[in-house]
Amino acid sequence: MRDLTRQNLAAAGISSRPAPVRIVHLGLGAFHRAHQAWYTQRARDGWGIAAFTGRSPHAAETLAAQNGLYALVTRNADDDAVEIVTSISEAHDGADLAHLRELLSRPQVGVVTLTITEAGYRVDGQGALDLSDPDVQADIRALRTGPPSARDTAPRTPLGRLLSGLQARRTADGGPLAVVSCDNIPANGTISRRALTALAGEVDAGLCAWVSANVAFVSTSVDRITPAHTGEVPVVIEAGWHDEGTVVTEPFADWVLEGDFPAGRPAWENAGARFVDDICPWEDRKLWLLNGAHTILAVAGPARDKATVSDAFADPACRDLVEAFWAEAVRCLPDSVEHIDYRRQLAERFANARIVHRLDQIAAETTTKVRYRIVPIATRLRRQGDDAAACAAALTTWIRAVRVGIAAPDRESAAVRAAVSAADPVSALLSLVGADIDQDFISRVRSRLSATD
Ligand SMILES: NC(=O)c1ccc[n+]([C@@H]2O[C@H](COP(=O)([O-])OP(=O)(O)OC[C@H]3O[C@@H](n4cnc5c(N)ncnc54)[C@H](O)[C@@H]3O)[C@@H](O)[C@H]2O)c1
Ligand SMILES: O=P(O)(O)OC[C@@H](O)[C@@H](O)[C@H](O)[C@H](O)CO
Repeated sequence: MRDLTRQNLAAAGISSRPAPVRIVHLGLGAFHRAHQAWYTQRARDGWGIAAFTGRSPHAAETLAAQNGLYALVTRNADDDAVEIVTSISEAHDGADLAHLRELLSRPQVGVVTLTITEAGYRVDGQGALDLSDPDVQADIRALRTGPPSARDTAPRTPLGRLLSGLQARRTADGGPLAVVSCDNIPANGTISRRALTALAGEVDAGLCAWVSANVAFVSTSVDRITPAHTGEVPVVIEAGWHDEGTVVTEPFADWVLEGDFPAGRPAWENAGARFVDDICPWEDRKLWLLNGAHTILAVAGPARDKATVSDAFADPACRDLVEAFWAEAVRCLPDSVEHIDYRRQLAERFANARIVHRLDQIAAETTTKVRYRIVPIATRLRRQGDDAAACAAALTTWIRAVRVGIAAPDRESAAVRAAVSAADPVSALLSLVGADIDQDFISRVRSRLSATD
């Protein structure tokens, strides 16, 4: 078996020269490797990626030892296909700020992509930079003192590190670039712009003006189910490769982008990406139908002893909740957005038992997810005079799961605990996730809970 290196790849007759770095990526997780790196590889127009980890150097060390290479296993319901992805030219520890600054100073680097998780943006419930966050405060102090001289005084949040790189680009006159958020948050480009310009404003007015004039923020809807995965995959071994960085993903992939790229971009459309003038309907379709359904399965599944998406989706009670929610959610989408095929594909994707997607992975930060993925459907339908019964059923299931205790990290757990102990827990919990929820809807949820308790 051969180690996965560019030298061994060339010996196997596969083009292996690393493309020059023109993209910097923050958050070298499984999803980046299954999505943006795969699209960049398929664009085939010479854009190389320098990818930085977030919290630990582990993925960078693994990939650097393999010259950025890894195997991507595309797993459908019957079999696996393996391909070697070569578009990551360099992999680095996110703490290597000197290298990040050097890369971002280069005019030929024109795109920064982000998969830093929702928590990585350090924004509050209104989507504004959380200035009370101690890490944000520490980054502001570090950024105000100029170029970092030591690792322990350097910025640590992803946006703090990015801003340090942009300070260097401004000094080097590196020109404009695009920041492309690829995280599952509504209006991810707007959130990035607000948070980064607010951070820059805390550091220096000149830097803030430079960011506003030179950084284009692109909003995207990203879609490819890629669960966390560890261990060897037989199909990679059969292909003759020893790989420590294999990522397993599904066949489906989608990427919709809105925004400008002032320093150019790869021809991602060659790989199927779509560039649109208005991302909102596409983002709503994906966040509501896919991620909303995942959140419903994550709260409904455990009570029925289901541990994965496919197990829960095979359970008629869980599936009914999801199907009913889909039927309500699509009524809130504009006619211009296709949803019949998307739902049919979603049902197939969720049923793919060879993709082992654990519900406890999806359950993290459930409170925020319920707020953005389920409540907006309920409030829109209620305004139209609809009873929003499926949303009420989903929220009832969430409340039941919260009372038992969801075993996953949640930044809002203290507020959830306080609401559970309130005199009227149903009203308190629903108010926590939706300020606009009406009293009649709250009563309906209350009745559902008492009917099933
Ligand atoms: N996995 C998927 O199926 C999928 C699909 C669509 C979108 N996404 C988006 O991509 C994100 C990353 O998913 P993943 O599967 O690659 O996760 P992952 O855990 O494999 O990797 C996440 C990366 O972000 C970094 N990171 C995580 N939290 C951070 C924080 N608070 N601050 C700084 N860096 C942080 C990690 O160090 C790691 O490099 C998700 O949160 C989601 O928004 C994932
Ligand atoms: O933590 P979340 O809920 O934002 O994401 C967990 C999964 O639902 C998500 O990663 C999906 O697999 C992905 O969004 C598919 O495109």
